[in-house]
Amino acid sequence: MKTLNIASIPGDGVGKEIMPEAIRVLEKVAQVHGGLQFKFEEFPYSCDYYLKHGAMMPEDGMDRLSQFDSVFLGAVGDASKVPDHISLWGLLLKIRQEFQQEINIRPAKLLKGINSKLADPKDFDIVVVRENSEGEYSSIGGRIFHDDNEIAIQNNVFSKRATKQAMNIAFDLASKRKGLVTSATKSNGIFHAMPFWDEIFEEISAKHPNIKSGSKHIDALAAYFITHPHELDVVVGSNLFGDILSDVGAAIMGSIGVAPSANLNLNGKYPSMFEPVHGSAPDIVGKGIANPIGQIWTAKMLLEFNGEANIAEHLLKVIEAVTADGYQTPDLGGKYKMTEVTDEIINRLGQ
Ligand SMILES: NC(=O)c1ccc[n+]([C@@H]2O[C@H](COP(=O)([O-])OP(=O)(O)OC[C@H]3O[C@@H](n4cnc5c(N)ncnc54)[C@H](O)[C@@H]3O)[C@@H](O)[C@H]2O)c1
Ligand SMILES: O=C(O)C[C@@H](O)C(=O)O
Ligand SMILES: [K+]
Ligand SMILES: [Mn+2]
Repeated sequence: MKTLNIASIPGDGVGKEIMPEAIRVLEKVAQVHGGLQFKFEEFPYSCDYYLKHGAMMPEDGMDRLSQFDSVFLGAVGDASKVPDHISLWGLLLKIRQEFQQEINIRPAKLLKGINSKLADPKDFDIVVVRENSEGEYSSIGGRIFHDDNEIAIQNNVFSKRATKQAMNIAFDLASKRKGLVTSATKSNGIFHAMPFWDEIFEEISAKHPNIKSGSKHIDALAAYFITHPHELDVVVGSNLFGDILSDVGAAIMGSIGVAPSANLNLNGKYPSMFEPVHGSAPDIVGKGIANPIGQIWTAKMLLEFNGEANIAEHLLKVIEAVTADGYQTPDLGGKYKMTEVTDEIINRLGQ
């Protein structure tokens, strides 16, 4: 029997609602598999934890999480309790950076039966490879002076190593898919970092003559996600550009409530972390209508990266059969509750 030890962090808002749903699904997956079991330990790290303890996690929090095969996270953030930059840097971004989860993989494709927000979405299937450890997400900088004289300085950090790594992963992925990599740039406006990014992209492109590649400025590329998503394959972007593009990708998937993501540690020193693209959705908390599919599709990615590709594919097929038959939450225009969608997935896993 193979055991996967998973640290679950439901976090805030709808994270607390969808996490139990995904765990119910994973328990069923294990039962169907026969040779797999999960041991979950839940960690209460969240904005409520912050209000009690003055920090998003305890001093030994990272040490404890490091003992697990993977971290499974819901969503972090509740601006009514803790400012967003404090909650994100104290938990989500802390884990991404300290566990060296330098790559974030964010698929965007349309599941059967779901209406895209596009009138004619065709059959798009995109993977955003987001550099996940540096770029615009840097704590280097500061603020000086007061009142109208106040100045904020925020430094971007782009290393050749991490940039190359994200691009190499994008090319590897494209070689197993449609063979196209598109780079998100903004070298017309961002004077230092983006020409640097483009030079590295050209260098890596030259090493992959069998893969088609091209660059688009982030503004035009965001529009291209809307107008020509079926012409994209793998898209590689910096931390901020990848963040924005993955929300556009989620919108054309029908709702951010379905979009999954994997924060990957590549050197094996720390666990990877799996969490949906969306946040804590404060506007729908407590209504029982959060879409559980983002968290459940994320569970599919957790299985895949823990060596269980077959059952992972099976789970995605079951999710898609359920959406195809119209079991959808209100964000997708459906009338079903969160638990009803999950129940349907669990029923069909058992068949
Ligand atoms: N990775 C993360 O944990 C993460 C991601 C994004 C935002 N956040 C945080 O979440 C909080 C809210 O951020 P936001 O409003 O910008 O983004 P959000 O993703 O929480 O919500 C955006 C919109 O999408 C809807 N939505 C999100 N998840 C849904 C689901 N599962 N089912 C149905 N609808 C869903 C919400 O109702 C809302 O209308 C903030 O504190 C922010 O910092 C965290
Ligand atoms: O990375 C972020 O900025 C947090 C959230 O928006 C996300 O996409 O995970
Ligand atoms: K999330
Ligand atoms: Mn985001």
